Amino acid sequence: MPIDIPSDCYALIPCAGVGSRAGVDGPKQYHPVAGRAVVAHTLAALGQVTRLRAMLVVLSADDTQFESAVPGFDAAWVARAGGSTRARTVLAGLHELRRRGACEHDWVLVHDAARCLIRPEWVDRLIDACSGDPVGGLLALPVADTLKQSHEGRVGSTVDRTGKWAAQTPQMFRLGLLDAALAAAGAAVTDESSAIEALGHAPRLVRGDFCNFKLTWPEDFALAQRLLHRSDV
Ligand SMILES: Nc1ccn([C@@H]2O[C@H](COP(=O)(O)OP(=O)(O)OP(=O)(O)O)[C@@H](O)[C@H]2O)c(=O)n1
Ligand SMILES: C[C@](O)(CO)[C@H](O)COP(=O)(O)O
Repeated sequence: MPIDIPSDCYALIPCAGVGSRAGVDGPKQYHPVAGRAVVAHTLAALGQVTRLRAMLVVLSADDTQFESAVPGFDAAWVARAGGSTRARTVLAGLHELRRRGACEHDWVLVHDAARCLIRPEWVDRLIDACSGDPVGGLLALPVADTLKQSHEGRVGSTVDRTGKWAAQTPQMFRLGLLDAALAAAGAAVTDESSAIEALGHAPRLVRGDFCNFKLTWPEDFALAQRLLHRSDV
């Protein structure tokens, strides 16, 4: 794919999970944090990225909460096409983007609804780093802690952390390549980069931020609340 073709950037937000690890009532993306639903914070931040042509939110077919959680969001950019895994939701979202006019060479920035502390400047950093790249890339952070492999509740071994990064989102790839990669990878891959890697490509690692964590566990909501109430973090 020539890299000098003018391309639009789209955001695709998988928002069809159930939040089984979060310990809150209902899907975690609708849990209130600092005055509004998790996904409302996510979309408000992404909405400030001027280089995004549009944001497509992918919900589960039986979602009843999005409209009240994010009042005023353009219904034309909501797709009730979520799948049983994140990968399936994203793959369905790519087809929905095509139906709305996106082209094979356009960039798609996939961002978890549950990463509600994303900031526009981090997304801009990713776009700056990847828009001239032949593959694309992702926000990620070098692992700072010593890594342990568990075995029956005890330490089985210590894993060499040299060169290891923790993947975040957004993850930015061209629509055509990402579609082919996810279709080939199947439902089990946990991020877009894994699917692209499986095709033999090496996505670019772009430094993310510690605060761009994914709300996953019960205690994450209180931390997000504190951070969202502060403007200087
Ligand atoms: N079938 C799925 C599963 C996940 N997601 C979305 O993918 C993002 C990251 O996934 P994760 O944190 O794993 O969310 P859940 O699957 O909801 O959580 P859990 O694994 O704890 O059930 C979330 O925004 C979630 O809504 C999705 O759109 N479709
Ligand atoms: C995409 C992701 O957020 C990158 O860290 C992560 O892989 C999602 O994983 P999960 O299994 O859906 O929690």
